[in-house]
Amino acid sequence: MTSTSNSPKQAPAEKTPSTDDKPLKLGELTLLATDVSLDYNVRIAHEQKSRKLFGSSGEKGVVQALKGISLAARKGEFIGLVGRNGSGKSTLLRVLAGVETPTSGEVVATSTPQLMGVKAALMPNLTGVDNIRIGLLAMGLTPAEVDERIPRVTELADIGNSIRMPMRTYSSGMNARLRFAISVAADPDILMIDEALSTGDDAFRQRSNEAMKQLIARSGTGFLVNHSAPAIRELCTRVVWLDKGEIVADGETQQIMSEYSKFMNALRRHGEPTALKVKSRYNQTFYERVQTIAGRTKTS
Ligand SMILES: Nc1ncnc2c1ncn2[C@@H]1O[C@H](COP(=O)(O)OP(=O)(O)OP(=O)(O)O)[C@@H](O)[C@H]1O
Repeated sequence: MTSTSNSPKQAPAEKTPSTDDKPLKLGELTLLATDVSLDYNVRIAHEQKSRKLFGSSGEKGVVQALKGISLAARKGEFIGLVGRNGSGKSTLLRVLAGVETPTSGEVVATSTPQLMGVKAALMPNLTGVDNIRIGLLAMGLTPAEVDERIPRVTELADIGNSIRMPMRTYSSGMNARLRFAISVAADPDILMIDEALSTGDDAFRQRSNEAMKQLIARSGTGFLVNHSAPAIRELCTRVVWLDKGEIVADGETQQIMSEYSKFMNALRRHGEPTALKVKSRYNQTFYERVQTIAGRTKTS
C-alpha cells in the first residue's frame, strides 16, 4: 500500500462496536463492602481434668469470623449467602446490615438495610397487631401508611386469631412469620433475611417467596442466608459461597450452587481434606469474581 505526502489525512476508520465493547448493563450500586474483617475475642476454657468440666479460667483467643470480604450489591439482585456451619454467613449479614461493626474494612450503602427481625422492635406482651403497628412505625412509616399496610402484613403472616394475642404466646415459627411479614411490608430498599423462610408450611413459603420476588421486581436488593438449597436456587439471582470467613466463589446461582453441593458432598462422604481439594478447584481470585459478575450481566 502506498501513500503520498500531499494526500489528505484520512480520518481513522470508525471502529464497529463489537458485542465485547457494548456497555455493561449493571444495576445501580446499593451496597459496597471493602476488605471487611471481623475478629471475636474469646476465652478458651481449660478442661478441669478432675471433674471433666470446663472452668471459667482460660486462655484468650481470637476467632476470625470474617477475613477480608469485598463485595458489591446492585439494584435488582437477590444474593444468597451459602457455606457450611460457622463459615461466617450470619456474621457477614450483620456487618452488612450495620448491626455489627467490623474490626477493619468498610461497608457503605445507599439506604439503611433492613435485617429481618433485628430492627423491628417487637414486644412480647403486646398483641401481634400492636407489634405490626410499632414495628412499621419504627421503620419510618407514617401512621396513615401503617393503617393501610396492616391488612397486608396480617395476610402474609397468616397466623389466624393469634394476631390478636400477646406475642409471648407465639411459637418460634409464628414469631418468625410475623417478623418476616413486618419487614417486607416496610418496602425496604435493602432487605436481609437470615433463615426465616425455612419456617412455615408450603403456603407460607409460597407467599413469602412471592413477596421477595416483588421486592426484586421493584429494584430492591435482597440478601438471604438459608440452608435450603432449593430456596436459594429459586429466589437468588446470585450466590456468594463463604468458607472459614472468606469468599470461595461469587457468581451465577445455579453454577455456584452446583460447585457448593459438590464440596458439601465431599465433606460429608470423605471428610475435610478431600472437600478442601474440591474447594481449591473453585477458589476464585477477587479479579475473577469481578469478571464473573460483570460478564453475567453483559448485554448480548
Ligand atoms: N459472638 C461471637 N463470639 C465469638 N465467636 C463468634 C460469635 N458469633 C459467631 N462466632 C464465630 O464466628 C464464626 C462465624 O459464625 P457465623 O454464625 O457467622 O457462621 P454461619 O455461617 O452463620 O454458621 P451457621 O450456618 O452455623 O449458622 C464461627 O466460628 C462462630 O463460632
